[in-house]
Amino acid sequence: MIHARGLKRSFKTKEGVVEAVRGLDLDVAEGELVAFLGPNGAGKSTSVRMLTTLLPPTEGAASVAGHDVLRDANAVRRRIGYVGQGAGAGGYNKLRDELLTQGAAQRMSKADSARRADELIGMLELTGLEKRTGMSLSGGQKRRVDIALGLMHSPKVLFLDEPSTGLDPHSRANLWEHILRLRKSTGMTIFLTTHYLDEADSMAERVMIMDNGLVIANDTPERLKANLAGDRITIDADNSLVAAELAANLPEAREISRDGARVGVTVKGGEAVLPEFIRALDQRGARVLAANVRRPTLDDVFLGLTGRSLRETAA
Ligand SMILES: Nc1ncnc2c1ncn2[C@@H]1O[C@H](COP(=O)(O)OP(=O)(O)OP(=O)(O)O)[C@@H](O)[C@H]1O
Repeated sequence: MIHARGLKRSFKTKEGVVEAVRGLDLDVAEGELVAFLGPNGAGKSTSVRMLTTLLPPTEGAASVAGHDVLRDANAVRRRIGYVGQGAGAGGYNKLRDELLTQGAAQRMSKADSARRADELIGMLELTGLEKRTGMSLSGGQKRRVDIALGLMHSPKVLFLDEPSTGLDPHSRANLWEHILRLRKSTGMTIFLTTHYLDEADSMAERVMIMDNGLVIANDTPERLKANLAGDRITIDADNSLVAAELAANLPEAREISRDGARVGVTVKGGEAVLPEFIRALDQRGARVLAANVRRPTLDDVFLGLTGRSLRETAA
């Protein structure tokens, strides 16, 4: 549904040339929900703007819903919905009128527009707010109107650029429920950008981590965490020297640390390795006082890849 090869975009600025996207290869299948995760300035929005025909690439090629973004931009536009950062809703127009205007802009008939507007108002739980102006809505409601605006023409692919930025945690969770429900009922392909780790982790089937204009990892959140970060085992033992020695012998053990009675080690499949580790300690006569396995986060993945924390970078 979305394909890109060697997509690049640079900007000339007073300070010199900024290489915002330095070679993007991308394949998103129909019905997939894929997230671009990365710190500010990684090139996420620039990539999405190229895929949505808003910005011509400096180099490379891309097609969306079967049409080339450069040669066939209008055909792409008809088949996609795009909800940008800080998009549309928020003005003096009434919510339902806003949707009808969008329908007209998409050259839909009045009857089709009205039907679709009412359908989306129901789907996105905006019922009762039809006559409210954009500016009177809450942040979460505005974002849902933005999404409804992007969906008026029943696109095959929906691009969401940081859909939940600026929302409180409750509104974010609520927005996500709506997005997931929409996807379930329509089977739409959804491509989004985010710098919220938990959002990418729990919602996306596939996460592409972007940094400095390049995709540095591309897989399911589970596989990224298992392969690139690993589980962190910590153990308190009455003989931490023996514990550290045994930790080093665990399969694919790395990042072994010792601090007083506490020994830490990163392994794959921590839950299976921990009992093995405890048995080995037992056989050597070392007593385990406490044990813990911490599952990695996508931040651990980013840290492992770049040496920086995405959480700190985002903050
Ligand atoms: N029109 C422009 N002119 C000059 N530089 C630009 C322009 N648009 C983007 N950039 C630069 O390109 C780089 C990538 O920006 P982009 O907005 O794609 O990042 P992002 O990952 O979406 O970040 P954010 O999470 O902050 O939205 C940044 O260094 C940015 O300053």
